[in-house]
Amino acid sequence: MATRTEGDLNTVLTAGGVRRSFGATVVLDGVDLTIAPGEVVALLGGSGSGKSTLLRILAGLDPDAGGTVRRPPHQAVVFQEHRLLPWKRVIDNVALGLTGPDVRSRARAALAEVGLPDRDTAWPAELSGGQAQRVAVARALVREPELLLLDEPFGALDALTRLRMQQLFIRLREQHGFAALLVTHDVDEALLLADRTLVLEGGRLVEDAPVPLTHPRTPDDPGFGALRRHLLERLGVTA
Ligand SMILES: Nc1ncnc2c1ncn2[C@@H]1O[C@H](COP(=O)(O)OP(=O)(O)OP(=O)(O)O)[C@@H](O)[C@H]1O
Repeated sequence: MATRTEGDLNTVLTAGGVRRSFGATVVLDGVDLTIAPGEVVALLGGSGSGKSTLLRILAGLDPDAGGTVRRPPHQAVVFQEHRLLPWKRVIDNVALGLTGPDVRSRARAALAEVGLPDRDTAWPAELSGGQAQRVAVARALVREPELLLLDEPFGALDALTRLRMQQLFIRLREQHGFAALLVTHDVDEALLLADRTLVLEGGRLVEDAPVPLTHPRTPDDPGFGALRRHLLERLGVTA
């Protein structure tokens, strides 16, 4: 796979002809995708449609894929599991791999931003699932990414924690202006958070639709229901 990292004024990520097979099974069959600076794009698709495979390729984690990806100099990935190192304190997890004299103060600031100003010396095992996921977001944020790649980041959380994390995401996005690709199986989450929704099916993107709703959004907003019905139909779920 050809990958390049460089700045571009119009797109923060450009992928062309992305292909991936596992044995005889073609999972991605020529996916083209661009994301504009600051744009939040939700990637929907049925189970096994290749969403995580595509995200891993866009993140540069799959050297065996075909096609081209041009990604920004600074990007970060958040997975469904927090993936914190259990033998490192929270602050050292956030600062992992960073260098410079102000790394720890930057890590502390990121923890404060995700609502955990006092947990820097805690061990990951001492955190709730929601707190651990906040630390994972702080670890991404401290890298000042132009692009966040999020794979079902709130999927393992209870409904209330999930709502809080969605609100946190909206606030952080307003403050930092990062672009994001959000893999989710939750149509409402896509419509609450994203500027644009994509649907992956049969190895290709079969839907690319803007979400013309102003923030703050709720599922009761006019237009929300029609968009939800449209996407559910696209996903093969009819009410
Ligand atoms: N390393 C691998 N080896 C073999 N097959 C794989 C591998 N990774 C993914 N697959 C297959 O590729 C297909 C797409 O998987 P992927 O995890 O990308 O789907 P997904 O849309 O993210 O699914 P879900 O919503 O259930 O998480 C599945 O059929 C899966 O079994």
